[in-house]
Amino acid sequence: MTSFVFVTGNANKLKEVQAILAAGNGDITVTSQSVDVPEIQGTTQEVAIAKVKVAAEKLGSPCVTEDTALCFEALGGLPGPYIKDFLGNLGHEGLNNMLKGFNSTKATALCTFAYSPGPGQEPILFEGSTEGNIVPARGPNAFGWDPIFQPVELGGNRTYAEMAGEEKNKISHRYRALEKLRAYLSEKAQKEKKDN
Ligand SMILES: O=P(O)(O)OP(=O)(O)OP(=O)(O)OC[C@H]1O[C@@H](n2cnc3c(O)ncnc32)[C@H](O)[C@@H]1O
Ligand SMILES: [Mg+2]
Repeated sequence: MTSFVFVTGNANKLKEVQAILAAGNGDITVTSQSVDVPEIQGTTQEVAIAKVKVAAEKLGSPCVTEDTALCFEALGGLPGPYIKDFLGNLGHEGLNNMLKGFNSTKATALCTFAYSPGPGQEPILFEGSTEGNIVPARGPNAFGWDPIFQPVELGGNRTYAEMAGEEKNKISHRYRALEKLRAYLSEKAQKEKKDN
């Protein structure tokens, strides 16, 4: 069995990652570390690479970080990786208001897992995305922007917040990115077993 260290300060991310892995074939497990890692400005890839590099230096070992971006079509992909600050300062209503006067409410939820094989080594990225629309908040306010993101899948009429956890985890940006990381880690473990 393979295990990876997930460096995150976000309990909801960790919960979803654990649930997604538990619903799989059980070949990968996760432990977590809450390390404060500064996030630079740049593309989602640049932000993810810089973050995992610092996390690996701080831990002195291989690790995984994850960045979630919410990209509004009308705004050329912004707030993107800066969604945390936008959400914190504007709230759900403010994010909806930002789109007033534009003719698209389309948005992409983008998840980027970054794996560092260790300090000083080049990280590898795994991306997953889910298409949807920004809508006035509906459903429990338990995780970030879940109440205002309505995926086009699973009927296209419910927000992430209105879905059961298992439903969100079948179509989510996080699920799709984590599947790629899972496949990579399990292939790597197989190869190492063969080489030994
Ligand atoms: O320690 P890290 O892993 O960086 O955790 P964070 O909370 O700082 O997370 P990000 O830097 O990736 O910022 C993403 C923002 O989007 C929110 N978010 C992430 N995944 C989400 C999801 O699946 N549904 C709703 N909101 C989400 C999260 O709460 C943040 O406000
Ligand atoms: Mg963060």
